[in-house]
Amino acid sequence: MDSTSVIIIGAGMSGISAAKTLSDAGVKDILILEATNRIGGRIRNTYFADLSVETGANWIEGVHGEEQNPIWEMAQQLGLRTFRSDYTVEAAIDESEKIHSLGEKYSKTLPPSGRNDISISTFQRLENKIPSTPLEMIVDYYSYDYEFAEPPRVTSLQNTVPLPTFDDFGDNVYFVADERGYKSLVYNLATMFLKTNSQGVIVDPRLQLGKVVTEIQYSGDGATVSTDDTSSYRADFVLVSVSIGVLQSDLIKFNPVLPKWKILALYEFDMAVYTKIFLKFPFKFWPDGDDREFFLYASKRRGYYPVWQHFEKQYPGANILMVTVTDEESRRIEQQDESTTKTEAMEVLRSMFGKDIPQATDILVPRWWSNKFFRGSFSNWPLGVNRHEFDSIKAPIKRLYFTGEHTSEHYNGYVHGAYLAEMEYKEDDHDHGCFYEDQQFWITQMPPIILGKEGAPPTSNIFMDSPGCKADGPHGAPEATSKLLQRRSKKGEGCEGGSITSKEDRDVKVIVAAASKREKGMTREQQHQPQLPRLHACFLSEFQAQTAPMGRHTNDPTVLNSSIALLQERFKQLQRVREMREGRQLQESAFRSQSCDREPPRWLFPGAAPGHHHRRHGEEHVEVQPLDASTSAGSLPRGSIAAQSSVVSNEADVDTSLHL
Ligand SMILES: Cc1cc2nc3c(=O)[nH]c(=O)nc-3n(C[C@H](O)[C@H](O)[C@H](O)COP(=O)(O)OP(=O)(O)OC[C@H]3O[C@@H](n4cnc5c(N)ncnc54)[C@H](O)[C@@H]3O)c2cc1C
Repeated sequence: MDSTSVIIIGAGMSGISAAKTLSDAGVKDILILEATNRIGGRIRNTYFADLSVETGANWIEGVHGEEQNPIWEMAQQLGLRTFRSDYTVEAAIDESEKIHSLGEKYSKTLPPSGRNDISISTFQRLENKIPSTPLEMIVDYYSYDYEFAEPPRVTSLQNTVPLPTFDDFGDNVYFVADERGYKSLVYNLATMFLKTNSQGVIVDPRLQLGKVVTEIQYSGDGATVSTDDTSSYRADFVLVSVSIGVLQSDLIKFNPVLPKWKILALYEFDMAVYTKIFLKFPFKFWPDGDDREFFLYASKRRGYYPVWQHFEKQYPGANILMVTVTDEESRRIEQQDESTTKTEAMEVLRSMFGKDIPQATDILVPRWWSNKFFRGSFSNWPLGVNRHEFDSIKAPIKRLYFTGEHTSEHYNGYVHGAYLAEMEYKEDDHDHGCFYEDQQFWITQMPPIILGKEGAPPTSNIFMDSPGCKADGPHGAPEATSKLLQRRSKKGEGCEGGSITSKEDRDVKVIVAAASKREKGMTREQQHQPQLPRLHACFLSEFQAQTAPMGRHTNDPTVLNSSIALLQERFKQLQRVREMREGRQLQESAFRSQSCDREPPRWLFPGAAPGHHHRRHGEEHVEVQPLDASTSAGSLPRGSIAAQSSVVSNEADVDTSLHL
């Protein structure tokens, strides 16, 4: 059996970035096992109508800001062909931006532990701005779903508003349209430490393609990795970089089974689905020119073929349109044939541009969700995952370590998140204490190979020597990365303590007491006393939002204690919601372990929200009503929003026409 120091599972951006970090640190004895026959993972281009189109990551997000996005730096070095996407806004969007700004202000007042987090929708409710007309819904979709691939009722306010990507790296986003593909960044990184032949093909035996890892046996001494071609590899450490969607499936068997806290944390986080559908036409019938790259379709059915983009700037005369769908629409469309999708898309275009437009000659529908090596497109931080639980997602277990975009606390979901994932990994991020049953202070288990001989970081950008939120900065990191991490450590981010020992069934009184104690400012030791479990935090937050004016949550013990009965009632309701949600995730996980070819039962895809809220007798109730996908898949009447076109749908329910 071959034996190496570190096996890295997956050759996407995070796996290659981690391997390079190790290689730079002098750990050359590595082996990368990749299931597919290529590197790049979710960064992938393909040819459609003779043009290179990106079916996965397309934009470099966060450019021209206070910090340099390292991916932008790499793209500049490679001379990658990029185009700034102009999301010029109109009045309706300006209005939504105002609420967004209020959300940013509110979000910044929340404690870093995440215990008072609320969803974006909850914030909108508090501001009495819940989108309901087709126009409001498409604007809302464009602001949130189009970025996070899940609706605002699911998405955590605190972790997405403001979004660290734009806060740190700038508001600009650049669309990659290069024949070499976005993946050339990953390839370039890989060839900095892997051997290539004269044609530039990677021929280094340390990268093994077509190796589907099926089992990882791990212990405190090392690990054995088995692949589907019956090979086995032994290593001192294993670093798993597969997507969180794959970790939520049964593709890889862990032996021993991962601890419960780990499985729960992995299941709590969301793997969102984002699908770009490409359509080729014989000629152009849409408006183009400055500020007219995007157009939106306002339907009564939220997220129905909503965001359209043409390629006239990137590829003049290409006559290609790209429409993006997400979440349930993505799953629905992945399961139907291309001709049905084309018919639906054409119907939408005809309602916007008239009946005389030409039929699309070609269509491309990527299927990231059905692909067992991805199970979705990128992670989204849902409401209800606090800092502690996030830490549990990336926490190592014995000699088993985790990286990937979903482990990047500030940039999860993005290419730069995948690249920076393990570089963000620093002690003060984890100084929360981890007392979940069998979970101990896993930070002390950092592999000596990463710590270096003296326990200090080697020439690596893995960041370890920063007790008490002080840090000297990474060693040997690329310039942009280095500055970023130094700035983060100066800010003292991640300093908030707060371990969680409470069980879910803990008495509400204890929780209320803990909450009010916590607010008064405690020492680190005191902070390691029992704290709010996630669920309790959620409902306390909801309760506070109902009883206190916006941004001025009360922590007055008298007020809180007098409301214990109400809290208990709310807790029971939320407990039920959680059980439903976990039930759904388990069902989905069971399904994912089956063959992709099988048609999934429709009940597997209830509405993404755990329940929907409505008011009765002046009090809010949560009703758990899983939605059947078939009920939402009907053909509801639609309206349209057309970009810079004078076209307005002839359907009666059209709200207005919006020009972007
Ligand atoms: C449609 C889409 C649009 C996106 N748009 C953007 C965007 O515009 N901008 C942006 O910044 N980000 C975007 N992203 C997200 C970005 O692509 C990802 O965050 C990033 O590429 C993830 O890299 P990773 O290394 O963490 O994971 P991956 O790229 O998933 O790498 C993991 C690797 O593990 C391999 N693997 C899986 N299972 C096994 C196994 N059992 N054995 C061996 N190998 C295995 C996979 O084949 C894969 O190569 C998009 C993603 C998608 C899908």
